[in-house]
Amino acid sequence: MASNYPILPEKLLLISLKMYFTPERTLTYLRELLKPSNEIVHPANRNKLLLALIPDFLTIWPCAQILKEYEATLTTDTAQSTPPFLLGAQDCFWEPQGAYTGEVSPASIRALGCTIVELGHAERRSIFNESDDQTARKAAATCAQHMVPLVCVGEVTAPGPVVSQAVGQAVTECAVLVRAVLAAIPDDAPVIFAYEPVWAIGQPKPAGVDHVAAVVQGIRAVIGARPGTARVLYGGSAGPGLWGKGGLGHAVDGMFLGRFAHEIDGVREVVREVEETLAVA
Ligand SMILES: O=C(CO)COP(=O)(O)O
Repeated sequence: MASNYPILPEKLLLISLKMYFTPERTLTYLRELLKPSNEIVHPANRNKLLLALIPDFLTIWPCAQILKEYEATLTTDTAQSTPPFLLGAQDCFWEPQGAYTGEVSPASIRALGCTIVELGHAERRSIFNESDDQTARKAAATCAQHMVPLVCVGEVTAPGPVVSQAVGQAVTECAVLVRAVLAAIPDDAPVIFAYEPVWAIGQPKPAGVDHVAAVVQGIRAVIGARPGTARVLYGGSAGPGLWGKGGLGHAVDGMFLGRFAHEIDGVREVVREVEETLAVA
């Protein structure tokens, strides 16, 4: 049923709000992202560059309503099977329903309008002890609902002075979860890996471009050829100034933004930088 999966464009810019915003701020933020006068989302570019918001669970439903209203204002293009703006969830359980108090069903997440489920984030691994096996099971459950798993991978320790060793160590650490997830999901299912070095999350600056480019190349080699689309993004203090000349644009399929997307101006700057390298509107 590969045709039921969303089509992933060349470039993706994803924003996770983690647990930073109040519900009111999340809804105001999404409205601002979509406002045509803010020039952030260009629906015509969706087959080249897609944006997605990953709010907390509580605001998925009202965000989906806002997106529905927004899509109704656009001229319909039946040839496009991908919406102009995607919605994601920050986690899910590996079963679709049952006696699992406090967990969130991937089937419900899908029913509310999400197409992406973020899994295995460093914070879930370090604070909630989430394992590779659990993340892989959640990825399979996500694909079973025809959504795209967004799997976070990244080495824990900051690189030492020997560059080649640091890259090899990072790829080795990332490969464990990459392989576990690929073994758990159908070959034709689209998947996104966010390379997020743990030591670069929540910092003033992202990881160095050369390090990211080399590790992402290693991750792509681990993924290898598969029928389903696989995109590899960078996350970890990513923001304006990281994509353009001499930046990550040549090395990754997009970015996973956290704090540096909290202000609309920051998102606009990042979108502009990506658009310049794509030569789109
Ligand atoms: O963890 C991240 C995205 O999932 C990155 O967060 P920051 O950009 O705030 O470091």
